[in-house]
Amino acid sequence: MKKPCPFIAVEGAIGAGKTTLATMLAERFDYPLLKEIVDENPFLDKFYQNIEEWAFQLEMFFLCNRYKQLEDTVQNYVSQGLPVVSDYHIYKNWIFAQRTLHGDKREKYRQIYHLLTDDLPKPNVIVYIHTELATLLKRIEKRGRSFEQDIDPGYLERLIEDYEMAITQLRTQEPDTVIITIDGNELDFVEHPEHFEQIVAKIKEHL
Ligand SMILES: Nc1ncnc2c1ncn2[C@@H]1O[C@H](COP(=O)(O)OP(=O)(O)OP(=O)(O)O)[C@@H](O)[C@H]1O
Ligand SMILES: Nc1nc(=O)c2ncn([C@H]3C[C@H](O)[C@@H](CO)O3)c2[nH]1
Repeated sequence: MKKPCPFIAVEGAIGAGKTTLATMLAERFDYPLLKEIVDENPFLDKFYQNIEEWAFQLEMFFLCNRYKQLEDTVQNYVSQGLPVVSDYHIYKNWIFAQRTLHGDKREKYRQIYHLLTDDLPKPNVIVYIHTELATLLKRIEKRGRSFEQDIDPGYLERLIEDYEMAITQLRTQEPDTVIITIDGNELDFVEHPEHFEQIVAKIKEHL
């Protein structure tokens, strides 16, 4: 059977190395790169200062932005049979929203999330970078975004668990999606070219 055209999403918790790896993969495979825009997000700074107060605005902002980006990606690449690599999967909206929203607001968000995303094509390959807390904290510090420097390690720890659960669920709910797990603590694709080659080889098995 003919394999579908690659629509690859790189996923993992905050600072796992998604953008870094997605950029390297796009270059290696010569695929267009779909990259999240962080600098123009007006709510992130406020959100990290007061999560309860700003969560709904922030989650809606991410959802609307990603919806627009995904719509464009489908139109420009996926529906034309062209490959693409992205530094996120739309499902991450729901992973974060379940962590940051509660009660009424979560339910409202859930309905809007499904309404917007259920009928959109999803990535057929997910490269999931699993990374432990200490590594994430180091990377966040190294990257040095001011608004992330006081991030609660407890929040990160819970997100790591949320991602683990979400990936397990996706494996059952979407058995046709290829999920490649990378050990982000052991495999350092930035410092060690041979680690990057291992990841490329794993992905190639599924293309
Ligand atoms: N394997 C690695 N080894 C060392 N440093 C890394 C590695 N991967 C990423 N980094 C560094 O860690 C920081 C975070 O990486 P990156 O921005 O790619 O993470 P991300 O998962 O896209 O983050 P976010 O969740 O905020 O979008 C950057 O400074 C990057 O250069
Ligand atoms: N709450 C929340 N919901 C999301 O969908 C989401 N996506 C990314 N982020 C945070 C992580 C980095 O700090 C920064 C850049 O990725 O933004 C999110 N935060």
